[in-house]
Amino acid sequence: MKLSLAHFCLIAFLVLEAINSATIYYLHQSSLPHSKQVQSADQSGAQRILAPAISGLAANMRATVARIAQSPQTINSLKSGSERERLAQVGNIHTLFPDARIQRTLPNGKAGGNAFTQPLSVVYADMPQGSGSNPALAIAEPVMDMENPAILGFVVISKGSAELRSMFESLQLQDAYAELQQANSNGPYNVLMQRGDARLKTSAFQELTDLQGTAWRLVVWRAPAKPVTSPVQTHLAAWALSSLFLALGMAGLYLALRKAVKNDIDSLLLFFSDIRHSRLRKAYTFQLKDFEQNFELMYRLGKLMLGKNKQVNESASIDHLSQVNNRRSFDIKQKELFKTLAEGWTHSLLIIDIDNFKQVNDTFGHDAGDALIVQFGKALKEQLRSSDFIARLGGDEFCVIFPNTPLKKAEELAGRLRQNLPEELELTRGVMHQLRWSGGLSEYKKNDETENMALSRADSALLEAKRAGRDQTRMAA
Ligand SMILES: Nc1nc2c(ncn2[C@@H]2O[C@H](COP(=O)(O)OP(=O)(O)OP(=O)(O)O)[C@@H](O)[C@H]2O)c(=O)[nH]1
Repeated sequence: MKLSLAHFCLIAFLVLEAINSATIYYLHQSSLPHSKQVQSADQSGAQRILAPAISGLAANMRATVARIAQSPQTINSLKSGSERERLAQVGNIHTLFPDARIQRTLPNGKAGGNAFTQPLSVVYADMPQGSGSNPALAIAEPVMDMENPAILGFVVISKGSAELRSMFESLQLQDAYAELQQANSNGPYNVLMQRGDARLKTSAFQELTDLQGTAWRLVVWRAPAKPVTSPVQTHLAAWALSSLFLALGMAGLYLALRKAVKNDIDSLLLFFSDIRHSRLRKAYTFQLKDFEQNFELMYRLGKLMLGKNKQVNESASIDHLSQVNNRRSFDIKQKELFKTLAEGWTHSLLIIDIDNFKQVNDTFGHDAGDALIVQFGKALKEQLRSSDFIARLGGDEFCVIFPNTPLKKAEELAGRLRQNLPEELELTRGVMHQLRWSGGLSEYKKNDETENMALSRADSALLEAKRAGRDQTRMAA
């Protein structure tokens, strides 16, 4: 599958976004169980700590009060009504409970005075009621006459409020309101103690716990669990923000990459275009290091290739002896110029033949003839403009094309050439040759059928020059 840069960046963004979303979801989830744990620990605190403590206290008190109520001394002291026995029993109880305050009561009567002001009281009395502001945990046990079954009176132990209050105050309550209540036979529950924010009573969830062995119960109102909105909002905001940064970052990366890649691809295309046109610039700009490093090798190869190419082209177009253009490149040049005639351009040509060349060969040898060709080519290049096209057509015959030059002007140039070419050339060391040449001039015509017709006319003019005694230039008619 082929991917564009935009597709690649989009896929990378989606993958990163998925990782980002999963991470934030994980963080969100891991924050939820913690708050639940705290909540359940709070809910069980009242029952776990206070209920067993008060129930255990009541059980101990009940065992003690039963022991006192069933002792023969207690029964006898109530049955006889003797002051002596009652005082003896008071002494016994004082031994057991040094802090006890003993109060005389009628067998079925009310206790006189306040029996519950001390931390521990033992009274012969009815079941006492605690007061709202100063409650006491009271346990009563009847004193029975076993011989003549009847209730002789009651033994009551009450625990003062200070110890209960400190137990109640030690309750761990968070976001809750608690009441210690006492059952009331003729109405609603009395509130003995209370803690926390009473406003929760109207809106909160209520937990009831009966305290075993007592007429009390513990009621806790708890605020409903807070909806977990703030973590969700925080995490949503974090997700949106991180996604936005991710998208912006990826868009920036895409634009920067696209700019760099486009620049480097343009440079590569420019390089290949230059190679096609057989030229190279000094430098090509690259932004990506990867491109630049690999391009260095390509650039060196391109330079080498163009150098070789130039050599091959030159060797294919240059005459190996005279070092001017050969016949093949002359034909190409002619064709090229011939096409431009239709556009109104004018070109002329001069055909040159060295006079009596054969004699040189015959007199001084073929190498001397070659040397004359070499020297003559060199002299032509020195005397003509670089825009003039010089070629050797074969043997001792050369041709000069004057581009953008009408015949009249070419005649003037040919005359100047005749004047400026050296009088003599050195064939071999010490052997000088008097240079003479004949020339034929003509102009390319746009109504010529082929590009060679101008050459043919120049050839005829050359022949005329030869016939007229050589060492002169003739113009085609
Ligand atoms: N040394 C040498 N001779 C060549 C070369 N090519 C052709 N020739 C000889 O050049 C001579 C050409 O002579 P022509 O141009 O026909 O005769 P010419 O002596 O110059 O007489 P005119 O042209 O009438 O003045 C021939 O003898 C060819 O063999 C070459 O590459 N090197």
